[in-house]
Amino acid sequence: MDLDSLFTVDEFEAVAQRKLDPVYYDYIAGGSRDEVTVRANLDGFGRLSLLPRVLRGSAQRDLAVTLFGARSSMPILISPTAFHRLVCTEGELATARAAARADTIMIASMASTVAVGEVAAAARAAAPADHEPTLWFQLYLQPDLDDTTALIARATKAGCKALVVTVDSPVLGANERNHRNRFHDLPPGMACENLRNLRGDEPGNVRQIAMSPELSWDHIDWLREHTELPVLLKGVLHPEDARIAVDHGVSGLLLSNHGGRQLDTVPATIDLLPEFVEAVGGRVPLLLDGGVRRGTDVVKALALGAVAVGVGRPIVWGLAAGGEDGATRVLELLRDELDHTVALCGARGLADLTPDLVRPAAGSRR
Ligand SMILES: Cc1cc2nc3c(=O)[nH]c(=O)nc-3n(C[C@H](O)[C@H](O)[C@H](O)COP(=O)(O)O)c2cc1C
Ligand SMILES: O=C(O)C(=O)c1ccccc1
Repeated sequence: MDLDSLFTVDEFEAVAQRKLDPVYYDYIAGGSRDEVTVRANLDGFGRLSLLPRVLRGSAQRDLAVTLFGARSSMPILISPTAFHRLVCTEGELATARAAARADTIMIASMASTVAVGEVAAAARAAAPADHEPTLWFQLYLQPDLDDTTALIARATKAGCKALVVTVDSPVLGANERNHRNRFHDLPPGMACENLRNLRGDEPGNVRQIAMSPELSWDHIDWLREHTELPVLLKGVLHPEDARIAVDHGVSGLLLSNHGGRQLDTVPATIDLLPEFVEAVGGRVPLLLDGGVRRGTDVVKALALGAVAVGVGRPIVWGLAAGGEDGATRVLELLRDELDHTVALCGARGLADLTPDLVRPAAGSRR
């Protein structure tokens, strides 16, 4: 595959779809039930327009952000996605190398098919000599707190710099494509390596990941007492819960609807962002994911108050199309689009991206 002939995230998706087993493509592309929210995330960006300023730009546009003490060369992070070995042999090792090469932050999924310690080592080996790559760990709090403790220990030992706790999954979302395809488990030879031998001789089975409807704010308090790492919550959608989260001392929020894979018919994250910004009132950094496919999407999210965005599926399409190089190319495409959009908006950098640049629009992007 000549990766240089691909110019958009959507083209990467098309190549990935051609290459992948349709069962795996459906698992990745799909969302829950009618996939209303999957589409809403894309349409939400399409329904916003950008209103540029003129005659105030700069030839030097710094796109870097610092998050919890770690610098990322751009405000585009890798959202946690499971099972990278389904789409490329090296799996999460390739993703980690791509993140390190692009100098951005990878949020490693608890459901990765390579153990977090190995993912971290791959990132360190691929990073430029003077640079320490940043890895965060996505956690599903386990109702068995000994399991959670063991997972935190693994992530901390690997050098992860934050815990991103996914709170939108009291039960697993229903991707009906998976039901139709009878895709319920990893193929032989692949496992959820972070779960392997966690406390005994567990095989690293997907079903070891407990989704629990009984988790509560007490568990967040417990977690904060059991780690020194910043704790972010991923998947808070109600602004009232955002306020409660801040009151419970979380360090940040990742406004996410899980790419439309949990409760269907929830709003697009970009549509919720203004209310979230108001609820949080600058007390903690707000990140956003869901439907980011273009530099203009990134600019809209930042202008409306996010400090950074995450991309989920685009990275998996990059991996499927071309492994480490494919994921790197996706990150570089998004970086170039972001820089280009910032310039066209008459902005000197991210601080110039203010809410007045975003207006409602008729029509959609696709
Ligand atoms: C294939 C796939 C696997 C995912 N696995 C996880 C996961 O293990 N943990 C998690 O918190 N979110 C997971 N997500 C959700 C992503 O972190 C992210 O919220 C979502 O993909 C963002 O939307 P986007 O794909 O439109 O960029 C997954 C998403 C996809 C597409
Ligand atoms: O597929 C997902 O969206 C996801 O979050 C997940 C959760 C557990 C195991 C694998 C994936």
